[in-house]
Amino acid sequence: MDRSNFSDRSTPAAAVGDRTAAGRDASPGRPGHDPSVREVADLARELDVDLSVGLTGAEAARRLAADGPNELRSKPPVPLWRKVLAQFQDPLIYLLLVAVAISVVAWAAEGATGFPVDAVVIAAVVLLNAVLGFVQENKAENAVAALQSMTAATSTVLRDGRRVTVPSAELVRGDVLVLGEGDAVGADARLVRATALKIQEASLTGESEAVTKNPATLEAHAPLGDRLDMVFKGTAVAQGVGTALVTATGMDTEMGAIAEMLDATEEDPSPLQREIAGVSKLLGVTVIVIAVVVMVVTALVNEVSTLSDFVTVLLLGVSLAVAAVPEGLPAILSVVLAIGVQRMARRNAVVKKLHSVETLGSASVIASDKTGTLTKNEMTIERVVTASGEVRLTGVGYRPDGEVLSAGGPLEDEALTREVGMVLGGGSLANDAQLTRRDGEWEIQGDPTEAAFLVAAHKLQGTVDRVRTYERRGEVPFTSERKMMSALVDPEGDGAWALVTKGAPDVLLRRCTRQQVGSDVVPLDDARHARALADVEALSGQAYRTLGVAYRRVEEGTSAERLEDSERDLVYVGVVGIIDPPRPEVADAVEQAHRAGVRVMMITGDHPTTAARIAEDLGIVGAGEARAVTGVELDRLDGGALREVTRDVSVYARVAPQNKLQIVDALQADGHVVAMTGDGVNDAPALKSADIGVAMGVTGTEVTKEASKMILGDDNFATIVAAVRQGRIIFDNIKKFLRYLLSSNMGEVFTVFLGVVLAGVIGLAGASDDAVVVPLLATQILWINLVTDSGPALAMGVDPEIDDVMGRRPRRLSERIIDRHMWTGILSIGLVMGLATLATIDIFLPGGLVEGHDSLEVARTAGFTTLVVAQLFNAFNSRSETTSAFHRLFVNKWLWGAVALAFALQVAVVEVPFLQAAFGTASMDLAHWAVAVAMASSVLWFDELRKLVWRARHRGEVA
Ligand SMILES: Nc1ncnc2c1ncn2[C@@H]1O[C@H](COP(=O)(O)OP(=O)(O)OP(=O)(O)O)[C@@H](O)[C@H]1O
Repeated sequence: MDRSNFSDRSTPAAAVGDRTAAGRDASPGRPGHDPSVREVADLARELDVDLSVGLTGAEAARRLAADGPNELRSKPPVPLWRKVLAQFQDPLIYLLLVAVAISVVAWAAEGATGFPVDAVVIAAVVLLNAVLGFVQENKAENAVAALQSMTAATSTVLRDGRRVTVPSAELVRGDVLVLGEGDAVGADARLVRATALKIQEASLTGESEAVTKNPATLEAHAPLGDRLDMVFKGTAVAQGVGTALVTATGMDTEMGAIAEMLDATEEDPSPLQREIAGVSKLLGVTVIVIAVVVMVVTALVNEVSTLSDFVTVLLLGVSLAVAAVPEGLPAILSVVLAIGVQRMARRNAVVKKLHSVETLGSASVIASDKTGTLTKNEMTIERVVTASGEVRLTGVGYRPDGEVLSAGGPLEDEALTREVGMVLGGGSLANDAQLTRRDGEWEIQGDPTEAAFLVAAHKLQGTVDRVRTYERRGEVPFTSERKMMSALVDPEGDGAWALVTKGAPDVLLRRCTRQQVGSDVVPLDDARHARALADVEALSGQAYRTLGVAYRRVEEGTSAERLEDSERDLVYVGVVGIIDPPRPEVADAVEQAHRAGVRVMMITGDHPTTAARIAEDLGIVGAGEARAVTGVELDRLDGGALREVTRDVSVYARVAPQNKLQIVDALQADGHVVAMTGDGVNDAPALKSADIGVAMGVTGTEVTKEASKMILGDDNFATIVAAVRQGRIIFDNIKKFLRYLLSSNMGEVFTVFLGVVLAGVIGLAGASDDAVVVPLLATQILWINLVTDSGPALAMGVDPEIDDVMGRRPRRLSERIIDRHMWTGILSIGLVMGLATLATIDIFLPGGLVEGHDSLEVARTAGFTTLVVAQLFNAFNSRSETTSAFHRLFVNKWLWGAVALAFALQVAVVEVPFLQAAFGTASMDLAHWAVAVAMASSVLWFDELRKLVWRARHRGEVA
């Protein structure tokens, strides 16, 4: 290999013609560059790679830098300045700035005396608001990016002679891809080797059947679907293994050619986002209408005559609109979702899209695999039952120490010993697992069920040695549909070969016609058949996972092709009972789910009796109520009958992957929101179809991870339930800040509106020499918006659970987030806030209902303070619709921090001279502060009362 030669070229891309040639091989006129018609060796030479070693890490990095990441081009990132500018792109802000400009003009027209305080302060506040908004949006974006990197697809490649797993985005031309069942193909690549390799290409070609591939070079240019010596980015390995040489990455791939189409599919807003956008809009319009009314009424009541009066009214109205229109809601929503999602990720539940969180909280069914999710997947063979009797094996886990005991003590019976040896030996032959010892610890590679046979074989003397004399000549792999696997083996020095099969005993027995008894083979008559089935049932009834072993002799030299046809007329040897202990935390999680109105279903490939027994043990069904329906039974049902069945059966056994899809559809037709787990390639369609497809992070395939909405870092069922709970908590927190922001905004609206309408009653009218007397100044309103809104709202986003979220039924997806009850709360609290503020002003002003004797500035400052502090009290109200604010009052330090900060800022704006000048405030003495705080607290008492009444009315009801 001549590397120096390669490095002289301008870019690695030059290796296969020009940059686009490899990917655009279909283009007429360039058939010479189509890698499917070229010899692998040629391509390897051009791409300068040794197929048995792969690229070096350094070379791969160089090519990556030159060619760019292996990604389908998405839109270019938005530059920073645009993001900042976007914060100002709001008609209300334009309006405000226009109003400010007018006020500057007015100030100039009147001789430019003094300082245009309002103009400067408002501009500063708008700027600060924009900065806050920008920071929030950035935070949300970063969180999403972090999530994406967490769930990024990976590929296995040869680099420096070793297999390594790399993010698929880092694949480069010349990489040698190692493909296995369930892998997502990361780039377009020319096959080098393939064994029984089937690729699911539906995403690219629309062909739903998986295509069998082989590396034989095509003779002529062929359409995409017929290029059998190529694999393509975006497809998946349905079966088999292979290696392939990457010839195109990123936009040069066939997927890249249709990427313009993909580019167009932007993510739709979720129902929640849509609803919140709707609420924002509705409120926006309402507030603007009110602001206009306020302006008109103020102008009429006060008989506006001068330009400066006009400016005051204009600024008031526009500021009110800016402050009270909840335009920041979507950004806060994203931040809150993002924070929630990060928290879930830390607890092993990685949600791929922010808004899946909403769906999670609404899940009404969790349909879970059994093995590895509900159970530990630590398989140990404890029993072997054959024609001549039964043995027990001692020892736990993968350490191959233990004894084989028969009922009376040590195993002595010759026939039984022979049969047990054949079961364990046969199971070790039809086997792809490995048992190794490293640093004194025993480890397994491969399927734990298979490893259990290797471990058990060590426990029966002589078995392992005998197995070693066999050589593998072919195999029929295990699939969840077949539920069995076979190996074609050649015993040393024996004339004939054997096909050894292990699999689900009920399935296997259907293919057996004979039985091993000692060293004889006898016909498997009805009685023997029934007996064997009864043995299996007995083991299953004790929660054992069962696996049968059978074999048959075949001619020496039998072809490994079409071996499946030989899996008949088998000699049944016996069955093993494997314990797979339940995960200890699952029973609790099931109980929690039930309390939360979430049904738990077990969907397993295992035996019905085993499944039913474990479902009972875990509390998925009540004791003695277990009824398992099998995949075969499901296949016979039509849509209506299927729905009937899924309504009351929670245990499904011997299911094939397509049954999972049936079950999801039936449940969804019944209005359920379904979370479903899966690990194998064939589970992908069901995962996609479920509302929340859950992939296994440890044992799951790349394909299921891609098809899912959530990935479990620990494969644990309890993590799903924890995620549902988190989803509900996040949803509650969203309601909290909505309640908070909307009722606070309402408070501002009511204050200004009623203040203007009731100016005479309160004593505002005529309280100063100015023609126009408003309850709050424009700058004060903007200050409230700045100081009280974001901080507490964000702190509520991380609020711990206040209401018992798992004590209520799942929320229907069609339910509105802000229902009537919540609207009533928002409006009534807003009203109380407004009245308290105006009452405070009234108390201190001369000429109102309650006689006071302060200046307008002081009275207004007291009212302003009341409104701010009322909003801070309201922050605690908003944490629940029904639970007292005093419940778990101190658990959220962020909220207290935000409230304390806001209060400190309010003290500053009232007492610090230059802020007084800027915001038109005046110092208050302690009595004023006390009155303001006391008046403000009315929102707390009012809401406590409201909640009390609600609780009294709804006592004993399930939420
Ligand atoms: N490696 C294997 N070789 C032969 N038969 C197997 C093997 N693994 C499992 N089986 C048999 O096939 C059945 C179905 O297995 P499958 O992997 O589909 O489901 P499972 O692991 O039992 O449960 P789950 O679907 O909950 O993960 C098992 O009950 C077992 O009898």
